[in-house]
Amino acid sequence: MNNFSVAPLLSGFGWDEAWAAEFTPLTEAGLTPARIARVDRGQCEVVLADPESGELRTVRADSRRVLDPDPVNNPCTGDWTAVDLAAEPMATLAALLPRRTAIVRKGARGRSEGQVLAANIDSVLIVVSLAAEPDLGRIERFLSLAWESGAEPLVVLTKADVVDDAEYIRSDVEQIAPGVTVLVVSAETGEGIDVLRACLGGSTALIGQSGAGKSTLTNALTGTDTMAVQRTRDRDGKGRHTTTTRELVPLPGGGVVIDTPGLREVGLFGGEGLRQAFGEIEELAEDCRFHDCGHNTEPGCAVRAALANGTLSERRWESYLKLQRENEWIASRTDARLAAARLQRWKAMTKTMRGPNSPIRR
Ligand SMILES: Nc1nc2c(ncn2[C@@H]2O[C@H](COP(=O)(O)OP(=O)(O)OP(=O)(O)O)[C@@H](O)[C@H]2O)c(=O)[nH]1
Ligand SMILES: [Zn+2]
Repeated sequence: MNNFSVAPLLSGFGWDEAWAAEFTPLTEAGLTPARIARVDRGQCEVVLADPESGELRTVRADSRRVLDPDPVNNPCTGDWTAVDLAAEPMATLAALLPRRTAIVRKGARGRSEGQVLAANIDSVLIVVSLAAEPDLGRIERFLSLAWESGAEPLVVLTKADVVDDAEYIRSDVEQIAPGVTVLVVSAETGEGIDVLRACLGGSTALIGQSGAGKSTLTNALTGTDTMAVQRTRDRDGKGRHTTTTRELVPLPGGGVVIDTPGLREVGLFGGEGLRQAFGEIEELAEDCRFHDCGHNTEPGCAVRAALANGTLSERRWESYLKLQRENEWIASRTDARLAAARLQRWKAMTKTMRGPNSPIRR
C-alpha cells in the first residue's frame, strides 16, 4: 500500500481525525475507508481514496458480508465502511463503522423494525413545498424525526416563486419550530439558495414528501456541474462509473448532500426527538404544580393555563399528544440497543484485525 494520506481527499466527504483513529487497525489490515453513496440489493456504491493512485474513486462493492437480520443495522447512504478492494470477484464491504447520527423512521406496514434514511449527517433539511398549504402537523412530525437523528434540523420552504405570501407562511412555521432556522428558497429563481448554502456544513440530508422539491434543491445546491454525468475511469480500465444515480453528492465548497426518497408516511421511532421538537411544551410542564401532572384537570397546571390564555395553541397541543400516543408503540428504545450491538461487533472486528489470525490479506 502506498504511503499517502486519505485524509485530505476524503475530508470533503466528512472524513475526520476521529474516524481515522477508529479506522487505524483496519488500515493496518489492508482495508480501505469508504463512504456509502448508494445502496442497492446486495451491493453498494462507495466513495474512497484509491490506495494505489491516491485519487477519489466510486466503486461498487458487495455488501452481503455485512448484512444484518435487523434492517436498521444494514448499510445505508452516509455510512462509513471498511472495503476489501482485493476481494474476488469484486470489492467487498468488510465492516460498517458505528454511526454518529442516523435518521430512523418506523418501518413500513406496522413492522417493529425501523428504517434508516441517512447516516452520519450533521444537519437535516426538512423540505416543504410552498405550492400547497403547508401541513403544520406533518412538519412537526418531520422535526421530531430530525431531532431524534442527533443532527440539527432546518426547515426549507421551497418553490417560493409560486406564492406571494411566503413570509407569512415562514412566520407560521417558525412558531411551531422552536430553535430551528426556517428559510424560504426557490430552486427555480435561485432565491435564498446562497443563504441556505451558508447554513450548511459537513453532511446534510434532505427529507420531505414526494414532490416537495428535494432533488431539484440538491441540484441547486451542488450546481449542475457536479450533478452532470461525471465519469471516472476505472483503475483497470474495465469500465466507467457515472455519478448521476448517487444519493450522496459532494458540495462544491466541501461537505455532502444526501437526497432521500420522498416519504408518504413518517412513523416516529423513538421519543427524545419529540420532546425536542415540542421543547416549549416540555418547559411549560415543568411549571405545573404537580411533578406528575397529567395536564387535564389538575390545579396549577401550566399547560392548561397556556391553552386558556392562548400562548399554547390547541392545534399544537393536540399534535403533541397524537405523536406521543404513536410513540408509545415503541415500548423499548430498540434503536439504542441496536447501536450498542453494532458497537460491540465493531470492537470485536477491530480486535480480530489486530490479532495474529487476521482474515485479511496484507
Ligand atoms: N416552481 C418551482 N417548481 C419547483 C421548484 N423546485 C422543484 N420544483 C418542481 O417540483 C416538482 C418536484 O420536484 P422534485 O425535486 O422532483 O421533488 P422531490 O422532493 O425530489 O420528489 P421525489 O423524488 O418524488 O421525492 C418538479 O416538477 C420540479 O420541477 C421551485 O423552486 N419552483
Ligand atoms: Zn400540567
